[in-house]
Amino acid sequence: MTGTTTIPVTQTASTAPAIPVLSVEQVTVRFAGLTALDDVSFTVAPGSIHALIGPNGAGKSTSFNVLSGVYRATSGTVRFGDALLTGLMPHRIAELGVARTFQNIVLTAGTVADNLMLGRYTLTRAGFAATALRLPGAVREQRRHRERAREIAEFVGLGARFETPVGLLSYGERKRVELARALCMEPKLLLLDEPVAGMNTAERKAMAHTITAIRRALGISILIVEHDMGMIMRISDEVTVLDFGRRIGGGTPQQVQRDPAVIRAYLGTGDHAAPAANRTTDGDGAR
Ligand SMILES: Nc1ncnc2c1ncn2[C@@H]1O[C@H](COP(=O)(O)OP(=O)(O)OP(=O)(O)O)[C@@H](O)[C@H]1O
Repeated sequence: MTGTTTIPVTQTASTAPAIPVLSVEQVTVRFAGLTALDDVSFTVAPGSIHALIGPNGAGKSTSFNVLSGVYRATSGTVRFGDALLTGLMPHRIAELGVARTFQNIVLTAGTVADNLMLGRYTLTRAGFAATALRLPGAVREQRRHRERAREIAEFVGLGARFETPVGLLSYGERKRVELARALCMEPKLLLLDEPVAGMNTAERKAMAHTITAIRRALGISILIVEHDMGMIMRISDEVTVLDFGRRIGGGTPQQVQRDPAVIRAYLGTGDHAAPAANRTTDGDGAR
């Protein structure tokens, strides 16, 4: 991570688009005989960092898959401001300003720049033919997108790696490329799927710093699924807790850590301490 703390935004705060509320309303998802999500509701306030936590199999990934259009809800709705997301294809949801990172990185080809330019695709106006023929308008547009991609790379600490093939990057750096690719879509809502999974303590700390810096610089909403309880409790404004597909609790990090239902879900009994700030359900905590 570089010392940079703001992404030089191309829009000023006064012209930046308003960030809509995300409302998940009574969403149920069933797979043959199994209810992965059962009547789940929660809202993500504009500009907040909201965590979705729960033990393995609780329904966190299923929630992300519904929000990003990969799965269809059996019933219930997801709204992003006035837009109804349920039933939309993933690319339409992305166009509405919802970008997602993936838990398992699949980046292997191209340079960092190439991968970030993929993130600019939904924002590109010039058609395929104009770009392929290198018409002046298309060339100018590509140059603008590349400059913005470079700014974002610098913000996430990859400025020096912009022209490097992703295959040569460390695991932690590739996780950052994945984050930067999502940021290149200029999202209003960023869905982060286990952004520190597999990272060492230093990398986790740096990533937590980057996530809070993104919110500060862009004012966007961030919904994060992560097993690292230490990080979640430190950076989240609000936490929603799932267990066996149901919403069993929610509130500020302090509230959920004291909630007996949440303690039971994590520890199997209500008589123990709350999910400690350095506890994870998978992997180590970052302190
Ligand atoms: N495509 C699918 N087909 C059938 N069952 C599924 C499918 N996707 C998820 N499930 C089931 O739904 C339940 C919730 O899974 P999900 O992956 O959402 O949990 P999770 O909270 O993300 O767990 P983890 O922390 O282990 O990633 C699990 O029982 C899982 O096996």
